This record gives sequence, structure tokens and C-alpha cells, in this order.
Amino acid sequence: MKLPRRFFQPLATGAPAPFRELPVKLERMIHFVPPHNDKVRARVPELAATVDVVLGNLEDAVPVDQKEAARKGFVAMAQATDFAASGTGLWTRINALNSPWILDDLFEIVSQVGDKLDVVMVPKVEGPWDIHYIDQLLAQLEAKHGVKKPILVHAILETAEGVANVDAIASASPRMHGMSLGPADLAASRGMKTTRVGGGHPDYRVIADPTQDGAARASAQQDLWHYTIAKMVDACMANGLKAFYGPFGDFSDGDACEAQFRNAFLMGCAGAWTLHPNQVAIAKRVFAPDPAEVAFAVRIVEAMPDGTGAVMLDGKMQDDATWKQAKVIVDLARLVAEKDPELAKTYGLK
Ligand SMILES: CC(=O)SCCNC(=O)CCNC(=O)[C@H](O)C(C)(C)COP(=O)(O)OP(=O)(O)OC[C@H]1O[C@@H](n2cnc3c(N)ncnc32)[C@H](O)[C@@H]1OP(=O)(O)O
Ligand SMILES: O=CC(=O)O
Ligand SMILES: [Mg+2]
Repeated sequence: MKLPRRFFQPLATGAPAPFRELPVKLERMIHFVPPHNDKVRARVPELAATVDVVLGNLEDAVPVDQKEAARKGFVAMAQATDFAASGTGLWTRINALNSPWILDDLFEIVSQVGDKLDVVMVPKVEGPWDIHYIDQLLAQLEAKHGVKKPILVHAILETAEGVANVDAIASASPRMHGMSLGPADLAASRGMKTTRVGGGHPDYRVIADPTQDGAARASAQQDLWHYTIAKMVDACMANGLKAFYGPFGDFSDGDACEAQFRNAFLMGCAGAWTLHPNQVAIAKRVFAPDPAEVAFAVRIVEAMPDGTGAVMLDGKMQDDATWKQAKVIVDLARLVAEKDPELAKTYGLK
């Protein structure tokens, strides 16, 4: 373990100092773009204005013979668009640490567009040692190429070992931005008996006890991801990081996607991945607080100006703890309102 006083020291001479606090940004969706696909890449300038984060994906879903094209495509799309102008984040998902592509991914991207890159998403993180390796390498590359702003690291939680080490991953480096649940790889790693990318399964359910009259027994589907999301959210929030739901692969089932995203939002996640344009509106709807909740949260904050004491609102007791919950909702609503004029009007925040 590093000494506490060395935690925030740059890991290479000339590399920028790590952030003490994460920049405050709205990240309702991390929109995945296949950079080797010329048609989709050509749409990135237009797309950038409509999503919170554009991510160029170099890992799974890119065929082996397109890995170089994807990397070059990402550099081209990073150069062609001013993401900062629309307040849009620019991320890339690099190949895994045990792959033959990761070094070229980082060398080429940091050398050519390191100053534009906000976050590197690292797949299949198993433990803090993976983050330490990326942390050191990024510092060396930032120093070599004169990158001024620290590039953040986002881990995908998608192996059984990674889940077992989630707290140590979250606290491994001040470069950590957050984590995403990777339900597809995690299902495989855990030996789950599914063939899906996120979402539920109709056979994962609880059933009521039999009754004497032999009536049909009530049964309800359960959420396969509840435990992991809760574990990830706790690890992230305890370390000042952000937690995200990852991919939902059935593009034809908007309702199921929305329900899964909403569970994650209610449990503390900041956003989710969008893999297809039709998931962007879902993420915008879900990862912004409900206007009625915002209105009630404003009443709580106004009823307890210094955040202490106990008051009654509509028959419900409010105190310091509900004031803090209300503050989470009002702060998020203000962040959303800065970007969304329609919701700003609906929220009507002063
Ligand atoms: C488990 C994991 O690792 S998940 C992360 C890895 N997976 C990914 O990154 C997948 C990202 N998404 C994609 O590559 C694509 O959506 C695909 C290949 C899965 C499907 O693409 P298509 O077959 O073209 O889907 P579809 O026909 O429904 O697309 C509709 C339109 O949206 C466009 N589109 C599809 N996906 C995207 C995207 N991610 N971003 C922008 N535009 C897109 C298509 O080009 C198409 O445009 P057109 O109407 O002008 O032809
Ligand atoms: O990378 C994402 C996953 O679900 O696997
Ligand atoms: Mg994966």
C-alpha cells in the first residue's frame, strides 16, 4: 500500500497531478460507437451534441481483423470533433490487459489525442494491480506527450474475481472515475446459465407457498443484478466514484431496458451504456429525476434551510437524513437543467 501522503503524487515526472475531486459532469449515458464503422463514425459530430459521453469501443464487438481500423477510426473521430464545445465527454474502451492490442491502443491514442481524452474504460479488471499498471503507464504517456489534464480510468466490473475485489479496485488510484457493470462477461465468468447482455431472466423467480385450495401460486421474477449493482454502488460511493449500469443488449425491448436502467438509477447509478440510438432517449428519461420527486425534494430543502431538525410534510417526517436525500435529487436536477432546457422549465428550479 502506498503511503497516504503519496497517494496524490503524479506517477511520472511531468505528468499532471491527479484530480482531488472528480469533475462534476452529467453522464446519463455512455454512448458506444464502433469506430471502424465509417458510416457510424461519420455521424459522430452530430451525435456528440445529443449524448453526454461518446465512447469509441476498441474491445469486444470489434472483430480481430478490425482492431487497427477501430483504433485509427477513434483517433480520426477524436480529431474531427470538438467534444468540449458541447460539454460531451470523450472516452475510449481499450482492449483487455491480457490482449496483444492494449499497448498500441494506449500509445497511439495518448500520443495523438491525449489532450482530448477524458476517460479510458478498462475491461475485465480483476483487482487493484490492473489499475496500478494502467495508472503508471498513463502517467508515463501523459508525461512523454505533454498531456495537461489527467486521463481518468473507468473499470468494467465483469469477472467474478473483479467483483470479489471491488472495494480495492475502487480505492486503487486517484485516477479512478467509476465503474460499470458488465453483465455479459460477468455472466460467463460466474458460470451463469444465460445467453443475454444484461436484463432479467424469466426463470429467475420466487414462488409463493402452496395453498390448501390448490390455487395457482403467485410468482415474481427477480433481478439477477441486484447484488452486484449494490456492491458496486457501495464501493464507488465510499470512494467518491460514479457507478453505471452497463449494456442492455435487446434493442427491441425498450420497456425491459428502461426497467433495468431505472432500478440501477434508484440504487445510486449515475448512468448506463447506450449501444443503439434508440436507447439514448431511454437513458435521458431514466437518469434524470422525476419532476414530482424534484418538487417534493425542493419543499424538504426549503422547509429545513440549514438541513437540521425535524418537520412534517404531507404527513411524512423529514429530518437531516431526508434533507440529504433531497439534496441528491435537487443537485442532479440542477445539473440536468443546465443541459436540457425543456426539463429546466418543468423543474422550475430557482
Ligand atoms: C457486451 C459488450 O461488450 S456491449 C459493448 C460492445 N458492443 C457495442 O459497442 C455495439 C454498439 N452498437 C453497434 O455496433 C450496432 O448498434 C450494431 C452493430 C449492434 C447494430 O447495428 P445495425 O445493425 O446497423 O442496427 P440498426 O439497423 O438497428 O441501426 C439503425 C441505425 O442506427 C445506426 N446505429 C446503430 N448503432 C449505432 C451506434 N452505436 N451509434 C450510432 N449509430 C448507430 C445504424 O448505423 C443505422 O443507421 P441507418 O438507419 O442510417 O442505416
Ligand atoms: O462489456 C460488457 C459486458 O457486459 O461484458
Ligand atoms: Mg465485457
